[in-house]
Amino acid sequence: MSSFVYDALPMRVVFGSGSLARVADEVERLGLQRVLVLCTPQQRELADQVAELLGNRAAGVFDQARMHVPVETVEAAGTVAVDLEADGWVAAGGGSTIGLGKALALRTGLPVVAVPTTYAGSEMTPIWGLTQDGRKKTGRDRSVLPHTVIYDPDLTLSLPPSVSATSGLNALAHAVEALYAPDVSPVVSAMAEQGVRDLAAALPLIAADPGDSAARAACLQGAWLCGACLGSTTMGLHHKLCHVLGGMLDLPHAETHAVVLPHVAAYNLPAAPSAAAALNRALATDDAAAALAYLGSRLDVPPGLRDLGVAASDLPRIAAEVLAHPYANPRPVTGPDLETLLHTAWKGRT
Ligand SMILES: NC(=O)C1=CN([C@@H]2O[C@H](COP(=O)(O)OP(=O)(O)OC[C@H]3O[C@@H](n4cnc5c(N)ncnc54)[C@H](O)[C@@H]3O)[C@@H](O)[C@H]2O)C=CC1
Ligand SMILES: O=C(O)/C=C\C(=O)CC(=O)O
Repeated sequence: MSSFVYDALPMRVVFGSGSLARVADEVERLGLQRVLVLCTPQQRELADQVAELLGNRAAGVFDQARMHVPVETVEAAGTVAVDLEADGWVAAGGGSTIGLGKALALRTGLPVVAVPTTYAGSEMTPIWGLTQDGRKKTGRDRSVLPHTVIYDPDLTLSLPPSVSATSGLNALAHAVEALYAPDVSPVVSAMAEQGVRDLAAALPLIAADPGDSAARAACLQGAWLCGACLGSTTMGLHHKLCHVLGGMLDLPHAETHAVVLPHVAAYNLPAAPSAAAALNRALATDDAAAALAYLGSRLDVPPGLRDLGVAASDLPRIAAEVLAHPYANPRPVTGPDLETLLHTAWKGRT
């Protein structure tokens, strides 16, 4: 590649076991006096720990973050923040909680400190999502990019093996699509290849022993790299399919990515030789799509879309919506091709 554009995203990263202890210093560094700590109901204990570490810089905890960022949740959190005179957000959790922080940043311009506890990678992207009246909108805006990200692998030790697996494959999908994106660059390719290598090696170790600290650190580092790839490139067919499946059928985000990824890879990689070569190196294979499918089976991810509750009769309207608003893709997507791909993903591995 002789000419390219790489738009670097400004980001401070604090990485390492025990780094959560630095949250107060990081908030102080940004000049914030009263931050609202965000979490899901399931991660209240973590949020309380963060608030305790923040001491008088914590305005309070809002514990109602939900997947796909419903607009009502953003409004409720915004009201609490105004009442408490909050001047920033600490989002402690997975993509749902960080997504709430980003939606609040978009509305208020107040900065986010992200403390990721899954491998979704949202903390590395300027992509926001918001769901209103059953429709999810997404967009890109630099104002939602967290100012600081604290990656503490200790916080991922509690992530169940099944969620670790699907979340890790969600991260891998960012790297796969970045490698054949129209705006890929050598910097992104290097990050993507290393991210895939880290995650593919460490995810099976976590499946065998969720308490493996070294594997947890490797996965979080891989997720960081893959998230950064997503943040710097245009998404393709895989992300489009997952957005439509998630939005129209309310499917779980990470599981949908995990099921669909090998099928889109098998479709796209023959048309994207340098992406295929990078993935083959990272996965130590000569057939990256098959290696991704095998990784999913080793990690016990659900075999097919039908296992996520999709009916065969749903597939035509999914295909129609994907074709109506296509994303950039290395291989042209025709109706019959898409129907075959969706049907294969629906049936899944047998
Ligand atoms: N804007 C972006 O760039 C991106 C956004 N996303 C968005 O993120 C959302 C999905 O995020 P995910 O991280 O997949 O799921 P999530 O944030 O919904 O977490 C799944 C569940 O696991 C729990 N959990 C999280 N970390 C845990 C831990 N360490 N231990 C125990 N439980 C834990 C959560 O409380 C939640 O109940 C979707 O809405 C998706 O659209 C995902 C990737 C990129
Ligand atoms: O699909 C993904 O993993 C990446 C981006 C999003 O999920 C954007 C969003 O809907 O928040």
